[in-house]
Amino acid sequence: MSQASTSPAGAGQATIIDGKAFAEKLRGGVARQVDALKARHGITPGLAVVLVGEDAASQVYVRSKSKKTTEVGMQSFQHTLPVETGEDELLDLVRRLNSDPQVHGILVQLPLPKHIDSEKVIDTIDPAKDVDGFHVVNAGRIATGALDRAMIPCTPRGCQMLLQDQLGDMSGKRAVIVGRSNIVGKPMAQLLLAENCTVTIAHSRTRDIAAECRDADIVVAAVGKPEFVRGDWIKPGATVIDVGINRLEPEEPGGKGRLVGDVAFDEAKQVAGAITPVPGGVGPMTIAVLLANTVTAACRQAGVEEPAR
Ligand SMILES: NC(=O)C1=CN([C@@H]2O[C@H](COP(=O)(O)OP(=O)(O)OC[C@H]3O[C@@H](n4cnc5c(N)ncnc54)[C@H](OP(=O)(O)O)[C@@H]3O)[C@@H](O)[C@H]2O)C=CC1
Ligand SMILES: Nc1nc(=O)c2c([nH]1)NC[C@@H]1CN(c3ccc(C(=O)N[C@@H](CCC(=O)O)C(=O)O)cc3)C=[N+]21
Repeated sequence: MSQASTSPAGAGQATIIDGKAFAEKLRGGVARQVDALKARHGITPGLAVVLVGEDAASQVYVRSKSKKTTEVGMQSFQHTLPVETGEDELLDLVRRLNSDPQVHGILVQLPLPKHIDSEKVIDTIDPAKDVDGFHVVNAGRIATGALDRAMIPCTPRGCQMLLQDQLGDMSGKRAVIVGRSNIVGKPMAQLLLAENCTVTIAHSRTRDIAAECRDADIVVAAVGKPEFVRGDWIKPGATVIDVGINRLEPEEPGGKGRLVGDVAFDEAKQVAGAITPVPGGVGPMTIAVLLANTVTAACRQAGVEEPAR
């Protein structure tokens, strides 16, 4: 249990959950599964990542994904298209990737430029290759509890793994998720429901988010607002998972282009039982789960037994 965490430094100091170390272990396991697939079945899992435009942050993520993909022995196919690419052209590329036998997983980096309907793009991805788990078929499977046949969204799955490692059985615990996006908040709620938590989803119309959080044994912050969740919203001993990735402008106070989460970390760590840092928390887990999903997708497409998750 909790090998990937440092011990509490004393009263009032939370365990800092080491997502980076956990993700490294996970990628090690994926690398062994890739070796076995190659040796036993002659299959090399392949992941295609599609980026439209030149958003600096997206370029960094895409580069990091492609590096980690090859590190575990998988094939990486990167498609970078100019920002003015038309929707039809992108849909054509997705269809080609759908029918390419070397490609087992497809990720279209979001957000897409405004002139492209991202729902249409996601709907066009073969659900079997949808390693992001964003397609309605996969969302539907998760919502109906058919988790073993779904592709599970990487970030929520990474959060679930960190929580399982930290807490073990979560039955009956109160979980508050701040944020209701299709890519983080909603699937996170489904996974915590599957863990038998009592789940509350808070959002921009919630009346008193602080009060909702104060009742929670588990708080997952996925808001997209730097240090939105304050320390005095956290119940003493609660587990706090910070999904937020916000790069402060160099000219902001405490700025220097620093990366901060959606939780005021220095405040919350005085109260929480355990907390994920940013960077080094949920972010690296997202990429590790993406690689694991690609192996799962490759196994299903080849009709060979998939690794237990
Ligand atoms: N670590 C990782 O791997 C990943 C990190 N992220 C990060 O996670 C964060 C969330 O991402 P994502 O879910 O895509 O974001 P979205 O912008 O899609 O969703 C944000 C959610 O937060 C809610 N919200 C916004 N402002 C408030 C407010 N003032 N009070 C209460 N709720 C509010 C919104 O409510 P409403 O629906 O009412 O508008 C919405 O549901 C971002 O920082 C993103 O960068 C995202 C993906 C992966
Ligand atoms: N189709 C699609 N799928 C995604 O999964 C997806 C996406 N689009 N669009 C953008 C968001 C964001 N996201 C992150 C992944 C890794 C880190 C990560 O590794 N972060 C490091 C720090 C990286 C840094 O220094 O910038 C960390 O938190 O330690 C962060 C964010 C995936 N997303």
